[in-house]
Amino acid sequence: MEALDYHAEERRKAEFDVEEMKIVWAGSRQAYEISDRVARLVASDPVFRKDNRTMLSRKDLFKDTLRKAAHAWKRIIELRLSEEEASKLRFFVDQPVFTDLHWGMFIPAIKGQGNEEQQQKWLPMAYKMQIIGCYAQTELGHGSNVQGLETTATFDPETDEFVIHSPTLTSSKWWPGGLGKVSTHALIYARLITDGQDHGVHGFIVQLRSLDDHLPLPGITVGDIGMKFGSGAYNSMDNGVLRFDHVRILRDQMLMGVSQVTREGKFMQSDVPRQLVYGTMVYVRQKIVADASCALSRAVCIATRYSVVRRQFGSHNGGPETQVIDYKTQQSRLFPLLASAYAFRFVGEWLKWLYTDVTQRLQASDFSTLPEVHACTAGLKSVTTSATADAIEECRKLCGGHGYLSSSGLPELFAVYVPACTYEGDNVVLLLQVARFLMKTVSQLGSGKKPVGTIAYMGRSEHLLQCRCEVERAEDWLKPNVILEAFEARAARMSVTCAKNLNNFANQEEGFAQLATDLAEAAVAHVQLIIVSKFIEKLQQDIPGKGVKRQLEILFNVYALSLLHKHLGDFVASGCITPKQGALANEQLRLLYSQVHFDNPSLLLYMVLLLERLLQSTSF
Ligand SMILES: CCCCC/C=C\C/C=C\C/C=C\CCC(=O)SCCNC(=O)CCNC(=O)[C@H](O)C(C)(C)COP(=O)(O)OP(=O)(O)OC[C@H]1O[C@@H](n2cnc3c(N)ncnc32)[C@H](O)[C@@H]1OP(=O)(O)O
Ligand SMILES: Cc1cc2nc3c(=O)[nH]c(=O)nc-3n(C[C@H](O)[C@H](O)[C@H](O)COP(=O)(O)OP(=O)(O)OC[C@H]3O[C@@H](n4cnc5c(N)ncnc54)[C@H](O)[C@@H]3O)c2cc1C
Repeated sequence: MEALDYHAEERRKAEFDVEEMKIVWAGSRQAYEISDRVARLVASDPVFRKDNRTMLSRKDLFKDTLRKAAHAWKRIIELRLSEEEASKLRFFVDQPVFTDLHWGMFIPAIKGQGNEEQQQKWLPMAYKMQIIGCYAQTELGHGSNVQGLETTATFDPETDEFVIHSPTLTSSKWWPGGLGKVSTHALIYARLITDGQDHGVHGFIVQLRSLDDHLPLPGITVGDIGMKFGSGAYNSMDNGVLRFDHVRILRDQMLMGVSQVTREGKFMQSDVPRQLVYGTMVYVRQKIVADASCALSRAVCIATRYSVVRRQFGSHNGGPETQVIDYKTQQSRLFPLLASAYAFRFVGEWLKWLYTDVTQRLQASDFSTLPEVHACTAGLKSVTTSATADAIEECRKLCGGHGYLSSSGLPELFAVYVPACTYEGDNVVLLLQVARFLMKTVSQLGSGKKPVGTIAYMGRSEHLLQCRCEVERAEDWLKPNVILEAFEARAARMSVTCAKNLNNFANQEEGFAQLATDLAEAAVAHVQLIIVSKFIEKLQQDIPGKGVKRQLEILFNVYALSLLHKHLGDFVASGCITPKQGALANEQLRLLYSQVHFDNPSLLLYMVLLLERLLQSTSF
């Protein structure tokens, strides 16, 4: 019987409530219904086809992208889609395009850093797309180091204007999406200078092109930076270059929500942390985490379906060859990726809550959770995008030669996805930000300041630095509290060890430079603990649907134990677990995989069907 026919048979028996799992994946019934409705809308509209994307020239690809963006906008208006539905539709169009930055950064920056008047002036035009904006922060010479940006915004009290200028070649704005051809305006991050004094980097709204003929305005040199990685991929986006030759803008075009310049040219830093200027990046980083789970689930869906259907070797007396999903090596490479998709989904849900919470706190001038939000968004963006990029490549390999075909979907998915490890903050640079947060927390232990939130475990570091993992049998590793304590102990010990070693250096900066690699690894341990703990919290919630919670528990154990296996060196070297306990964790992992491989072949397909159906519930 063909595997697919088998599936038909097994589907009828499936205990597992797929519809409920789809709702778990979507986050709510309403979210699922919106996603499902919009996904069908896009899939049924021939204008949104994307099967030809990799065959088009750059120019035709860009025209095709503009056509899709215009059609998407037309459908949003015609169908009176809500902001959530419109965002979903743009997401399902699934092609990097200028609107990602207009809606994803330009508008959020004005909302987050503009004052009331500026929001009232600019947002209505932006919402109606009467102006199209981009986020122009990165320069040819500086991307990670925002404080190193060179573009200047010099206040002229004579005319009540700022003069925007690109003083050097390296000050050319470089990379902003939507800049090369489409944007009429840009949010420019530049050094604010008043009366000869440099006040650091602030945001300015600058018009780049005429709203009549779309030509660059006087003093503006702008264009596209050319082909990027892959054929289709990000080449649908007009990432651009921009230079200013003493371009004058009105004073009220400086975003004044965080700091102000008076008519007299006096710089006023309101009593908010200067880092609020970075707020848009924090916002996008939290969105990128949820996006990682989507990209990862798509790759794993392709690789699972291939693994279930592909047969290779193992034929006995003329019978069918073995399904490659039966091979332990295929399972040990594939199943952790499926589990990661769910792990990233749930931590992304929590991160969205954390971001919403800090936004409400900021409105009440409560900045207490800002450092943790920065550390969480930076760390989770770094860890989930690195893991997802690696996973998409692994899924390509899991599909043998066919994975390298464009028609598999994997090459394009990889080429579009991998810049997520760089944009919105290079992943290593962001890990070092997390490390800075960890070292600051460790330095305050014993000061009476109790660590809270995702770093609360550091308050139990005395216990965590000496506890012994209570594992004597493989099945002991199925206890969430045992897993949680092992991950807490590893993270605490790695951070405390770094903090102690920093003391061996003349100063913190030198120590940080010398120990950067250890610090980045300690940051990864902390972030992976957050992901594990949020998965556990998800399992503690009421999860309806027959068999759904059971499947999620299996996925949690696969996720946590495969991570422990991958980082066994950390766990053993820091003394959290013994080599024997590490071996028991591996044994339990094999048992979890082998749950798919009961003697009864129909149960094998049943469990594979579950995985496939889990994936189907991740079709968006
Ligand atoms: C399809 C849907 C996908 C979802 C995405 C949706 C839309 C977008 C679509 C796609 C994205 C496409 C393109 C992306 C666009 C971009 O790439 S925009 C540019 C992104 N650039 C960056 O991310 C730059 C990274 N660099 C930085 O953020 C900063 O330079 C730095 C590394 C943080 C250092 O800053 P600096 O001012 O030097 O600070 P320092 O390290 O000295 O730290 C001082 C203290 O400030 C704290 N801090 C730093 N940043 C923040 C922050 N963001 N929030 C709060 N606090 C912050 C830091 O922790 C220090 O605190 P201490 O208490 O003093 O330790
Ligand atoms: C597809 C794409 C779209 C983009 N869209 C936009 C956009 O719309 N708007 C915008 O403003 N920008 C955009 N960017 C730019 C992006 O934000 C930057 O490229 C990113 O912030 C990284 O900065 P960088 O290029 O300067 O890399 P660098 O910081 O130069 O990184 C290069 C290497 O140096 C290492 N490194 C740097 N600093 C340190 C340090 N202190 N310690 C240890 N290692 C370090 C990094 O880890 C990395 O390995 C985009 C980039 C891409 C690829």
